[in-house]
Amino acid sequence: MEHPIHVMSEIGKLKTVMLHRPGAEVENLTPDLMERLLFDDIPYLPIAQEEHDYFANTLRENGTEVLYFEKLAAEAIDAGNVKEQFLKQMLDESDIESQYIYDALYEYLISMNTQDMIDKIIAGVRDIELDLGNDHSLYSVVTADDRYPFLMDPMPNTYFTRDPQACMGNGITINKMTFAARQRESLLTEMIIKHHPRFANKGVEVWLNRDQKWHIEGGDELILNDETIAIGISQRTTAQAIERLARNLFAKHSNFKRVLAVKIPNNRAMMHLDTVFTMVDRDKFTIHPGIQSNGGEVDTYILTPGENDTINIEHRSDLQNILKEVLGVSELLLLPCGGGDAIIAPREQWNDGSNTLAIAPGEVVTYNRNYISNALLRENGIKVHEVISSELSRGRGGPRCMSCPIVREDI
Ligand SMILES: NC(=O)NCCC[C@H](N)C(=O)O
Repeated sequence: MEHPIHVMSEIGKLKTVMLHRPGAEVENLTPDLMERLLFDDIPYLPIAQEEHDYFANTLRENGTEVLYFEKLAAEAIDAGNVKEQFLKQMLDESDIESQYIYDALYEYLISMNTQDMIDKIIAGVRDIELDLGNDHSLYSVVTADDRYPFLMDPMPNTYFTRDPQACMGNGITINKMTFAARQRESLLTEMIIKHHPRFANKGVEVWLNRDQKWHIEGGDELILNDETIAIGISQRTTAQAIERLARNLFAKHSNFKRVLAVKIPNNRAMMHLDTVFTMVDRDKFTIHPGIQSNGGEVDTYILTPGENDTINIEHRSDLQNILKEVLGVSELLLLPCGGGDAIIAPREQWNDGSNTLAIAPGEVVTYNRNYISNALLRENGIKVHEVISSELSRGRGGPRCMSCPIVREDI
């Protein structure tokens, strides 16, 4: 049987990918909201959309089928006939101020066709869209002159489709995300997996679901090969979630035999493992020197199945040797972001110079602005497709963050 999800590596030829073209949600960012909504600046939407179309076309021109997250979600909800149930769950998770507003939002959104409803939920709902007056609650009367502008927050990070889920093997993790600003995104993933005809009842294993307790995000989940996953212990992913996932992968007899938990600094610039470390070829990775000690070490914990459902944990820090062993190669290159220069490396890493999307072994998509890192990749034999990046990069994510591979060819 052909599996609807098939990802056995980071670098196999990319056959199908899921993206989201940034939309009205990005124009609902204001300086007051940026920090909470995890942006550092406000992208200029028309240019961000042009850049995103350029990215999507680059993938298509190289033989990748491009699916859109919001479209799959709407199709899934219609196919499963779960519009009412979905909307209630979405409102339950949206921190709505009162039952009165909850009911008004329900009426407003349910009256739309499903695609418009999904697009509107992602865009956010402003108070001025619903004619509610001020006298429906004490809170509303008291805050009438200084009102929070949204009844339902926008979801401007939706174009980083890497994070709410991660396809691994023939299955997926549907992620419990870290910050409230992003947690609702994976509810759309859950709808897609449960109800979309492309995925529902097609043997897709859910390795980890969003109802579990511990945070994990797709930017931390790397598929090194058909036996090895690497996961960042990071600002967004906890050691507990990694152990839970490893136990599930081992217990469900997946093809994966080991999980490398790679500890990276806990800060915004390096929020996920893929902001500092990505695979570009069978024996080549990008790395931000900021995650290595002076001796090039990185704390890594190797999880393997033990006797009687236990788990073995081995602590090492010679990342380069570990990678050689698990990938079965005698030489392995770690290519430093910005060439390792004290100024260029952090500058290019900030704009995702290490965040490459491999579309085939030795072939990647990167942001054009990281020209020193791109030159280094080329010098080391990597084919680099540069995409335009002035506005998209303001959300702090690069080509890997903006893409969720669904199917890759085996290598
Ligand atoms: N995998 C990634 O590193 N994704 C980038 C996510 C950026 C987004 N503004 C966030 O803070 O979650």
